[in-house]
Amino acid sequence: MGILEKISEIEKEIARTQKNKATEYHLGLLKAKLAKYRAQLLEPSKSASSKGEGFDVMKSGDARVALIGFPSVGKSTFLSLMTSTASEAASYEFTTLTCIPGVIEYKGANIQLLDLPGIIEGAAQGKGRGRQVIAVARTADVVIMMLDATKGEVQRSLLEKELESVGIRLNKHKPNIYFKPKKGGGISFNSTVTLTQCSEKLVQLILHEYKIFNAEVLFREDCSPDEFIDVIVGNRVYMPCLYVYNKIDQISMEEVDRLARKPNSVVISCGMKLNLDYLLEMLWEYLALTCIYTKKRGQRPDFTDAIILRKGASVEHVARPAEACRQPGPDLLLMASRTFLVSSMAFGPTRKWEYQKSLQPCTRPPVD
Ligand SMILES: Nc1nc2c(ncn2[C@@H]2O[C@H](COP(=O)(O)OP(=O)(O)OP(=O)(O)O)[C@@H](O)[C@H]2O)c(=O)[nH]1
Ligand SMILES: [K+]
Ligand SMILES: [Mg+2]
Repeated sequence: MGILEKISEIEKEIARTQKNKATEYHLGLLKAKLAKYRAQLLEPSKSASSKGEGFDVMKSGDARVALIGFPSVGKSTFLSLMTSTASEAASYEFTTLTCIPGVIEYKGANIQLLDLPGIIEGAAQGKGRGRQVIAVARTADVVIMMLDATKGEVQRSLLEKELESVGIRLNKHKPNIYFKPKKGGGISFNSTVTLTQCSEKLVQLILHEYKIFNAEVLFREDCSPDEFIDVIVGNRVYMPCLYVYNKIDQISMEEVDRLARKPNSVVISCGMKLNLDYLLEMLWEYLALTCIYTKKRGQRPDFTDAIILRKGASVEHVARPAEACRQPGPDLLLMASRTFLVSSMAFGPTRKWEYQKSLQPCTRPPVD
């Protein structure tokens, strides 16, 4: 019997077994078996053709969010709730075997949400489909690490370790170190701040370890040796991460309170649809997108249709083309997802940077 057949046999047996105290153990065993077979399905196959199968989802929309977590924490339930895509959810582990994309429409932006197979310890070394899952996570703008609120903190630190080990840095910024390998001249070391974790000697030792004997190094920040190594190695991904504790319907109020106070954390229940709006707000903040709503003179802006700018881009990127063709630009209304909305303003060749002056914080969309 092939694995798929075995799986379907077990699924049938689970379906016909009545759920009660007497069958509890038997059902548990069946689910464990089911999870085992499904995990086998996830084992990386030797044939090259199946490499990354189902994982090559086209990037679409304005931003991408990846759902990372242990099996059965509720990732698929979440995707089905937040998007119009249905992703199979069930009480056994490894229900999801590929990458399933959905779209969240929020404030005029399309956010691609990716449901992924559960990952486990050793994922980075290729256990299960861990490697593919992590490869997808690297392409995201924000990672949602979904956790089961009824399980301990160990899941969180295990996952963090897995992601760390493949160069993903969560909620950290790129170390402010200037580093430039040279052809000759030895190592020139400087710092603009007092260093408490690194010294010139240590920096040299580390560089020699990487067989670098000529380079310019300037610490602009009190970085650790690990952070310096990240800069030398390069290829690191610095990514915002939201820790989402699901299934809070199963834990005490005190515990909910404790989890909710952790940094970068949100507590939710997909089962009872609790706190999902707040999670969306947080996600929006972490994505740090900027929306620009255009409007015609004398008319109200259409808040359902926005030009979305990524972090770091500015309204000038949109305004410039109009300026270049020497036509009056559109009237723009700028709204940053972070903290402020600004009043409407006009662009044109003669008043090109006027919007910079009119930036002012307010809490709701301005009315003409
Ligand atoms: N009590 C409770 N159960 C939940 C909640 N959210 C999801 N579940 C249940 O948890 C189980 C697993 O849900 P899935 O959505 O399949 O979990 P997953 O993380 O996608 O699992 P894999 O695809 O196997 O990695 C299902 O039986 C869900 O009904 C919740 O908020 N509360
Ligand atoms: K599941
Ligand atoms: Mg799933």
